[in-house]
Amino acid sequence: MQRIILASSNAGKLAEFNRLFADAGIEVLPQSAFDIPDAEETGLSFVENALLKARHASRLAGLPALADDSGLCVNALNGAPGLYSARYAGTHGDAAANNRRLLAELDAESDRSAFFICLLVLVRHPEDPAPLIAEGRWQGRILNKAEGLQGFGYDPLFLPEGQTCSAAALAPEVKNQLSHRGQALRRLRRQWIDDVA
Ligand SMILES: O=c1nc[nH]c2c1ncn2[C@H]1C[C@H](O)[C@@H](COP(=O)(O)OP(=O)(O)OP(=O)(O)O)O1
Ligand SMILES: [Mg+2]
Repeated sequence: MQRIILASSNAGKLAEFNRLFADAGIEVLPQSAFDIPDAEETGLSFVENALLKARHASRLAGLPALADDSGLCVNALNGAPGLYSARYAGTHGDAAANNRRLLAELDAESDRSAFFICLLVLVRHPEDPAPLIAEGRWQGRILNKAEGLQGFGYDPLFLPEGQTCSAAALAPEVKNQLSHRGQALRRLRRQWIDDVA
């Protein structure tokens, strides 16, 4: 069975990937299994950060690595929190504080349209000159208050287009069917299959 490193320390992403990879015949190991510390996310775009994370994990584990760089882009905020979604309120990974800041920034704003974006990068080795790259976007709007207990990050404030409840109120398999991450992974897997065929 093929083994790859999942170059992420985000428990919410790891849970979604485990479900998405359940039928793939690929063993997906979190970078924590190799004590790999977080890469510095110094890029100016999601794809640059995903590449940095993938190369870093592949170098330290000696295995192919898949990285996810993702975030929430709010149109009325010129795309913020964007690249800084994980640390919008200052502390990396404090979802409650990030959600509070988002609500405060959008106070009295009528345009609440937004999208989640996910960039996936797969490197077969640390210097891979031809990584596989896939993107997914999920359109929606920002609610006035948090709703739902599933998911992670900004899910309680995100009302996906065509849905009647927040992303955090969707069953995990439904979120994976619709989400930026689910879309990107399905695209990546098609490239991957073409690549080895
Ligand atoms: O489906 C999602 N549902 C809700 N929020 C989400 C989602 N997808 C990304 N987000 C937000 C929160 C997350 O913290 C940030 C990603 O930042 P990002 O740097 O890619 O991930 P991270 O630092 O949490 O983990 P890591 O870099 O180890 O993969 O965007
Ligand atoms: Mg990160």
